[in-house]
Amino acid sequence: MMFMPTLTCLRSRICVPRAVSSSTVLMFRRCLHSLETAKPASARPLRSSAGASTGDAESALLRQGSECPVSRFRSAESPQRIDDVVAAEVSAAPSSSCPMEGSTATSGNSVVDAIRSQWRIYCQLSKYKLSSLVLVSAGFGFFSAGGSLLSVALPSLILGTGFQASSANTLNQLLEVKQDSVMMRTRKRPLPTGAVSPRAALGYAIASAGVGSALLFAGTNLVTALLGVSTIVLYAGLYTPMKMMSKWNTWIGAVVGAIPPVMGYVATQATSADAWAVLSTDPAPWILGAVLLFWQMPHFYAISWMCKKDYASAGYKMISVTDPASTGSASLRNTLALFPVSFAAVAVGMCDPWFAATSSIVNGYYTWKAWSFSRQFGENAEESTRDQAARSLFKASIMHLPLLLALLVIHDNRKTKESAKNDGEAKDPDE
Ligand SMILES: CC(C)=CCC/C(C)=C/CC/C(C)=C/COP(=O)(O)OP(=O)(O)O
Repeated sequence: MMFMPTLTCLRSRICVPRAVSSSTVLMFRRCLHSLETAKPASARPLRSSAGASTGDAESALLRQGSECPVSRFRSAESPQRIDDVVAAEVSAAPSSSCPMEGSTATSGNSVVDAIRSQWRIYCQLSKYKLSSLVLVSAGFGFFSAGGSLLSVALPSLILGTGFQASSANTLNQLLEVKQDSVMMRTRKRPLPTGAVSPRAALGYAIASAGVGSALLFAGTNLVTALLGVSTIVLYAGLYTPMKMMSKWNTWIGAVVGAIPPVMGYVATQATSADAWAVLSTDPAPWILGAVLLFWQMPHFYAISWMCKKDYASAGYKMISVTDPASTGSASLRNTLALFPVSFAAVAVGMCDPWFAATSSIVNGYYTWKAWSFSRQFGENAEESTRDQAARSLFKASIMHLPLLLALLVIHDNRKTKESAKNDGEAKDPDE
């Protein structure tokens, strides 16, 4: 049975998700009520900031070269004690090494300052860095399917997907105000600080979803628009509440991140019938989606390890919190899955045979980093090397995706075949 999220407002006037079947409208109404009566977290003292949303957290992690929020484990532990160590970390006060998002407060009082401040608030609600990555992956799908730079579908895809992603990210923050207020990384987001009201954020989310879907429908096709709507539902309606329930949430999150390149791919089709035909006959969009899916898993697992204390303090059931000992092996399994996915790209004629070799080099490097991480859960592993291996896997993930996508472009067999065909026709038009 599928879980439908709803929110129960506790006596503490805080919304927490639980798994019952109920309407999403009811969920938001209850949440709005509780949030509006709750005291904003801005009243609490906040520390200095360095990032915003997952995207900002990632940049901050790279900059700092440090674990997300977590002080290092105190000493080497035997593998049997990993859970104990995490539990001990959870109970300890969070350290200041966690990347945090910037304040939305402004110092000036001019109209320009006010507009700038509002702009920043809505950028933060949209998680603009994460949304930009979503747009890049949708654009990649579009060009991979042979989409033209001059096509009207391209601006529709970019703007439509951007609005939909903004909507999904705002709904996610509306549902996580309590958790975001607790986590060092997210406590300065506009909703926890009270910089924006839940009602305004909800209005923004609904308007963005409407505008984005209309743009996609008008400029591309219905299938692309519906894929985007399903992504919003999956992210806000399933992934977000599942973070509080099960370590399997990461799979749903990875599916969410895998859909935008598929949207880009089918956005090249003028009609819904053609888009549907592409989805049901062409393996290429599925392969692109699978690349994104299996790339994200070790990426998120590494982040989950680096941020385990922050996640635990907010009550998130990330793998690093509920099943820490399997974080390494789960990362390794998913990097290994990238090999058959890459070979499939050759097998279906999407890429030339050299892609099997070149992709194996970059997939091999990513796998090696995941393997190194998984080895740190063995008998003689030390906490410091385990944390270091997680950071190293995270950095490898940042390098891996652009490299693999570049190789997909370099080895694109369909473009080579197409130009060979065009050359042949140009030489002998009567044939
Ligand atoms: C077309 C469309 C609607 C695209 C949306 C794509 C999208 C929102 C991808 C996000 C993927 C993801 C799991 C992010 C982490 O969220 P998180 O909640 O773990 O991050 P947080 O801790 O920073 O809040």
